[in-house]
Amino acid sequence: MSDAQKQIQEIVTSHSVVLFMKGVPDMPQCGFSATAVQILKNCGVEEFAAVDVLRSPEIRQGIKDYANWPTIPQLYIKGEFVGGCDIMKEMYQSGELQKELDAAKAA
Ligand SMILES: N[C@@H](CCC(=O)N[C@@H](CS)C(=O)NCC(=O)O)C(=O)O
Ligand code: FES
Repeated sequence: MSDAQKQIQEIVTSHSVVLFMKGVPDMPQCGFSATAVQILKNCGVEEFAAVDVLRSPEIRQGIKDYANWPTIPQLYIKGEFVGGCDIMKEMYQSGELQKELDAAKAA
């Protein structure tokens, strides 16, 4: 495993909710990342680990390889890749995301 892959594994397994995004939650640098942050907030998640991929080309590429998913944002719950912005939207609308986040919080 490369250093970036190890670093990513460490991040996603040591925080229950992790969002890889462009920019930071208070100032997203892309609409897709802004939407992802907004959805988490709508679900009542006040605190989550956010990783700004614009600060690291290695993480920006590494996260695409990690879950074999080509874009950012990427949401991880309990170390598991959940999806990007479109999947988060669908899961939010169906209530599935809230369920997973509540389960992660309770665990
Ligand atoms: N449809 C995508 C939208 C995200 C997306 O298209 N991201 C692009 C533009 S921000 C991306 O990450 N491109 C690769 C890169 O910038 O490294 C989703 O559901 O998350
Ligand atoms: S940075 Fe251009 S679409 Fe995300």
